[in-house]
Amino acid sequence: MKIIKVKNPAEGAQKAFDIYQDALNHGVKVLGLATGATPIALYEKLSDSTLDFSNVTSINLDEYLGLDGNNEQSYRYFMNQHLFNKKPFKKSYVPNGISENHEAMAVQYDQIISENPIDLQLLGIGRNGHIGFNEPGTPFTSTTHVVNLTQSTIDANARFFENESDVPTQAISMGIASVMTAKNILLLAYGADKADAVAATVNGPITEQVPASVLQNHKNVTIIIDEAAAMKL
Ligand SMILES: O=P(O)(O)OC[C@H]1O[C@](O)(CO)[C@@H](O)[C@@H]1O
Repeated sequence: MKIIKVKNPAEGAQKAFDIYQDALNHGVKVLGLATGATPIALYEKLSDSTLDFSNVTSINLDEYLGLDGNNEQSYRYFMNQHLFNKKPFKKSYVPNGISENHEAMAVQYDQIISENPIDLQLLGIGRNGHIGFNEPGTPFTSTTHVVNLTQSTIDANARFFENESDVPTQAISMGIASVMTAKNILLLAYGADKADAVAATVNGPITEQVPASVLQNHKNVTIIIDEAAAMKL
């Protein structure tokens, strides 16, 4: 794991931007993308840049079940707002939150991933060490699947909703094995509330109780963290 410590999220976004600029200069074809507050500053930089994503395919990590792409709280909407509306991709895949058959859609999504091998996977991390919506206890062998969100995740994400009862309790998420197929992984984490998860990810035992700890088994992981998120390393 390559760890890049930065002073603050703004510096982190610049370091991450440089990685994407380099990836595009080297002909990256498929980007795995993430949502949440952490990548917003990076997406702003990418959106305001001259970088061209029109030959790039994107595959997003996760989507809330029950929300269609026009719902302002859906991750499809989030991606459109923060990146795709300004930077069109050749094709952008986000799990379908309102499919007729979620299990069948999950199998289809894994097919998309196998047909479009991810060159660079962006990750945030949950306070409980989740990646995507893979909560503690998710098998490392998991592929794209329906997940039940923990109260910790519902509480953390409630800030984006009118009231907590509006927060979906289920999501569809690339599994941990799906994420690990990526050739390169870039994890961003900022703030003191991520310090425990970062320490467990980097130095802790590799355990399904901390989903992100699986990254210790991946040979090309870069972690960008600010001083607050790094304070327990
Ligand atoms: O960047 P945030 O908002 O702290 O979210 C952290 C993680 O939680 C999720 O939003 C899922 O709850 C992930 O997609 C994200 O990586």
